[in-house]
Amino acid sequence: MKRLVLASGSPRRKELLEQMNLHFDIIVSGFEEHLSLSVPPAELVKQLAYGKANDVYANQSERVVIGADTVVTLDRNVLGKPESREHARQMLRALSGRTHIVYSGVAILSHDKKVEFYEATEVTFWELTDEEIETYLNTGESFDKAGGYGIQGFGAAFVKRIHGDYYSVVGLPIARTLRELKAFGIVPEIQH
Ligand SMILES: Cc1cn([C@H]2C[C@H](O)[C@@H](COP(=O)(O)OP(=O)(O)OP(=O)(O)O)O2)c(=O)[nH]c1=O
Repeated sequence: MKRLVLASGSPRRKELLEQMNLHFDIIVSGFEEHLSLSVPPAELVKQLAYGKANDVYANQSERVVIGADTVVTLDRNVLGKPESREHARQMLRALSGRTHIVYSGVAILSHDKKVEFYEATEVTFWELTDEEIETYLNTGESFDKAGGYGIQGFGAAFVKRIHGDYYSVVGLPIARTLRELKAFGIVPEIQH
């Protein structure tokens, strides 16, 4: 079986692949992400996922390389990771009481194949008080996460409803990823 490389520094993506008993190495890409507004979010996350995977693939062309990217959209705005506490505060205020969409794009590359896909998940937040937002900001959880929250952490307290793949919100739509990896000859080792 070919070796798999995860082109991501995200601890969540690592944990999800480990949860499925996949063996892989991690090489974090040096690809610079720019959140372009002229590209629809579904295309944007695929392009960024491809950029990350391709950057690592350049040195690892005998491997199967996987890259991913996650953004949040609210109305026509694309939210990446907050750059400051104030930026995170603004994001959470904007998300309060509303439904947003989390897009996760995935790109998988090998010497003879390239697959790109995305998943879109609707997340509805309860109304958040200023106090709740400040308490949340104090946890420090906002800062490395698109939209400024983590559904898998304290951010779970904000979520009223979700429609779509939970794991895609966390950063990697794992079920679809496993299905696509099969075509690359990558399958989890199931222990008996
Ligand atoms: C909305 C949401 C996002 N996130 C995370 C997933 C992604 O890791 C992050 C978005 O940033 P990304 O740029 O997609 O990924 P990353 O910088 O963490 O890692 P890399 O570029 O090396 O692959 O936000 C959560 O963990 N929980 C959530 O609820």
